[in-house]
Amino acid sequence: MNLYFMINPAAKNGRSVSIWKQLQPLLDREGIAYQAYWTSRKGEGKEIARRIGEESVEPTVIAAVGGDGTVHEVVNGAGSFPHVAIGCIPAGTGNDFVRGFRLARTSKQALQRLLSDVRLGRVLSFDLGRFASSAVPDGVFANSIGCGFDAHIARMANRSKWKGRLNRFGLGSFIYVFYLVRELFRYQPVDLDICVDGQNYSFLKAWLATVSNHPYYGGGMRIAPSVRADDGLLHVTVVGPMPRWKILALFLTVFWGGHVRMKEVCVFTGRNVRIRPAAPVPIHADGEDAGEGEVFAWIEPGRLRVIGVKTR
Ligand SMILES: Nc1ncnc2c1ncn2[C@@H]1O[C@H](COP(=O)(O)OP(=O)(O)OP(=O)(O)O)[C@@H](O)[C@H]1O
Repeated sequence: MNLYFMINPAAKNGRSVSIWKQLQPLLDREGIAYQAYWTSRKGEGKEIARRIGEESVEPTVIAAVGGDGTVHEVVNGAGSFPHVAIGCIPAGTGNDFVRGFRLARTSKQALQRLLSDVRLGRVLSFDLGRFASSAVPDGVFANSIGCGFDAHIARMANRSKWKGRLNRFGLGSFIYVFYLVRELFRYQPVDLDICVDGQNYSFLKAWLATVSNHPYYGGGMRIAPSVRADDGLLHVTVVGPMPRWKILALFLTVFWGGHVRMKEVCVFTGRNVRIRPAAPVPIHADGEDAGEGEVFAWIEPGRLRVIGVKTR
């Protein structure tokens, strides 16, 4: 197998670089043949991954060294090529791909498992999410897409100049808490029409809707506790009209999946989903900004090939 690493030097506020520097000697000591690419800007990881997928004909592994944004780029570039398997060395702030696909949680273990699977040629098949929005006509997601309050907070935090500053002190997550509390009193929930496999559902003043391929998002929140990345289904979690104070309770219970018992939370399963908001609301795909407005999502069962998965 050809082995490539896609290193995002901006992930985890640059700590990804030191993580990679710890791993590199292990690779060299074992005489492993590999090629490492360093991204120089957002979007380049997708371009490089696509080029690798197009140019290689043999079984190929592309491992993201970063967080979910880096995995999102690699999967969007090369996730659909049948000869490419996607891996990840967790080196980001949010590592939901690693959680959802049962990869090792520490970088050294992840590398060891990746190399062992490369030697054995062991790759597992999972479902691949696809989506289309106004900003991204042909997108792919590994974890989840969604729209509403959560995407709004992510957008504000990512655009804030304070994120980088706080990240320097390892306090980047505080920016999300800050916007969560501030926007809780400002955000206006929006009416959503949701269609799942031809069935229509309408929500007045919904806070958010998330379409999940596996349980995790937002750095370990179990937004869709019962979905599996190989069950051929998407789970749609809708947070309907709810008092503002209760949203805070929801953000606490979501860490163990308890929110699905709230009467305002609805869960649907299906293969094709359309979300049509009455007013433009932000959309995220794997936590990355994906425009706003209407979004379509569907699943391609077994299409995503992943390497380094814990099987026991
Ligand atoms: N060289 C680069 N410079 C700046 N941004 C980059 C670069 N390469 C990739 N990116 C972008 O960096 C962002 C963050 O990457 P990633 O999610 O992997 O790390 P993270 O530490 O989990 O980040 P965050 O907490 O900001 O989501 C992604 O949007 C990705 O597209």
